[in-house]
Amino acid sequence: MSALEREYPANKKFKYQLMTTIDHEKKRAALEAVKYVRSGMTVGLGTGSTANLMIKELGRQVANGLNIIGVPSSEHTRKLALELHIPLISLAEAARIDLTIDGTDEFDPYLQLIKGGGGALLHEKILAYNSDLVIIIADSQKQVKRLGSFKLPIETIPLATQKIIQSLTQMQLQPTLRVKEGQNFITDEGNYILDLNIKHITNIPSLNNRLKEIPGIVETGLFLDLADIIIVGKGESIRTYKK
Ligand SMILES: O=C[C@H](O)[C@H](O)[C@H](O)COP(=O)(O)O
Repeated sequence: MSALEREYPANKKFKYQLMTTIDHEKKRAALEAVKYVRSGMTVGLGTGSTANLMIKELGRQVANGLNIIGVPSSEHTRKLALELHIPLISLAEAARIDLTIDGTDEFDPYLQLIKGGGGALLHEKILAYNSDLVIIIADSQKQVKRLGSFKLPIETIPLATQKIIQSLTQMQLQPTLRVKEGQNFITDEGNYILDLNIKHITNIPSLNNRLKEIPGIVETGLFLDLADIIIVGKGESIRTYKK
């Protein structure tokens, strides 16, 4: 639930208007990002509702002759891109990735991100790290002064997850095992997701390093030096932030 939804829980009309505004903002950002795509490019395809809008626009352009190869960041994205007849190769097959376009759960003024709300953070991070250019698309609700209102997702190996929960509880990070439809959420790599409360953390890079030192944590949703450009839909306009 967003801060605005918490603030106006009873006002359904307001919530509806907020949703349509947010959806439009996502679409504006997605269409703007697609302008960076050129024929001949290998394009990393992010995951999530904002990335879906970008993939749909790419599908439309591919049908009109755009010649690209997509590299999907999740099974969900792979299926959507296939439906739209976007030619695909896997992460393993991609020799180089010209550009990746992906969504985010939060971003701060330093272009640092929290990602993984949809559980795709591991493949998304590998894609972003290996891309010449990373463009993040977002609605205005994702912009924060300081990361941490959104719980930080981390991907963990099932075997180690209980031990990891003990360590993270000692670190006061209140880990919650992500559950979907009554079952543990399983990532595309067969792992679990823990969501951490990092609201009180001031040194985010140091937290990231500490988390990566714990055996069994495969990856964190902190994308600290990976975004080159962030395109945000803001009402009727668009803001672009560059590194
Ligand atoms: O694992 C999911 C991804 O990191 C998404 O890009 C992120 O959760 C943003 O998703 P949405 O565009 O649906 O808000």
